[in-house]
Amino acid sequence: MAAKIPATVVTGFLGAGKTTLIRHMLQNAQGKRIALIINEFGDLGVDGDILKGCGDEVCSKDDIVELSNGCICCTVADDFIPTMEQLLARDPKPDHIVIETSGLALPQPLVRAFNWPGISTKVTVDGVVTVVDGRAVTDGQFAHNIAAVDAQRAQDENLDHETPLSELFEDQIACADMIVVNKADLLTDDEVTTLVTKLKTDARAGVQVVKASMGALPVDVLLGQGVGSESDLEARHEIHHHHHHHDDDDDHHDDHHHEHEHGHDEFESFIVTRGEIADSAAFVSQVTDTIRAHNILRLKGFVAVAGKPMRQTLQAVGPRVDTYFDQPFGDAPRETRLVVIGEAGLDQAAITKALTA
Ligand SMILES: Nc1nc2c(ncn2[C@@H]2O[C@H](COP(=O)(O)OP(=O)(O)OP(=O)(O)O)[C@@H](O)[C@H]2O)c(=O)[nH]1
Repeated sequence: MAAKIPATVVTGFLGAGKTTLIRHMLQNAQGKRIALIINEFGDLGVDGDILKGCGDEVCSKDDIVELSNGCICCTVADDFIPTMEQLLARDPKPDHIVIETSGLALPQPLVRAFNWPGISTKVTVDGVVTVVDGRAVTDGQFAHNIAAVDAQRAQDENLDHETPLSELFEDQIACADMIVVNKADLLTDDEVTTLVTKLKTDARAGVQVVKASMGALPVDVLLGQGVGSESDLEARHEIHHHHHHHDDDDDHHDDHHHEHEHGHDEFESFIVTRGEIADSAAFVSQVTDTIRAHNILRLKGFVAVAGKPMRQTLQAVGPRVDTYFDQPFGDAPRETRLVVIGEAGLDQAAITKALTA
């Protein structure tokens, strides 16, 4: 029997640097045939476009599959399994499969899918790599809000103690075989040391914690861990429990219940479009001001700048905005399209107005 194909799961919160890390990996793959499955929260398909637009042979369109019908951990049976089956039927077979989950995905349900009949005999999880935004974590973005929780507890002993952000973060850490403290360039040496020590305590025993800037790690460090993560799922505890009620009386509640337990309904995304931007620098400060004025976690997309044949990629994570020109528009319409992601309750009308003013 042929050896199982290794699959690496890359997870981590919105904007942690998953796409950047994968891009570096593909550019340094040294002839390894890597097939990539990408899942995103928000409809725009920015990550796939960024990778396909990178212009390198290694980021060949044929090897990138986008799953955009919802979050990968909710659509495992409908989307992920058939996609895997297609990849596994290819000739030649990929040497390695890399799966980028959306920033809001729980890795556990995805890893569990590798135990499915038909999949489990052909492919194994080489390792789960959790990418962490070192700056955001150090700034306390994922910390439990202790003051707020204490205030609530004074009123109701049974209230949930976790925020959606902290729960997601803990699930992604608990499932990791390797943790990448990314954005080390935005941290002091002391901050890196403190965070690495803390994450080693939070993670399962023996999990490697490495630091990186722009996800630049040797391919051999990321791939070839050989863990077989699907066979020790019990050790990777989940805070977001997926209760499946088999009780008939409960069946009609299941969909809603699942959504709620899952936590995606605590986040939302929408798209803002506008025409060309006259002044790129002025638009960046407009975006920065909008992010500051609203509770926006992530904003990304493409900008049409007047007089420039290239489209400009715009990426914002929290308060930081990056832009660069990536490729000519070609036949694509010269318009600006941005996806905005935040916790549920975003003032979509006000944000759209601020970004299109
Ligand atoms: N300063 C700095 N910026 C980084 C680093 N890694 C990534 N970034 C920037 O952070 C932004 C988000 O990076 P991505 O790689 O798109 O993050 P992601 O995790 O794929 O994002 P989602 O798919 O939206 O969850 C981009 O503007 C990157 O250029 C890093 O190590 N240092």
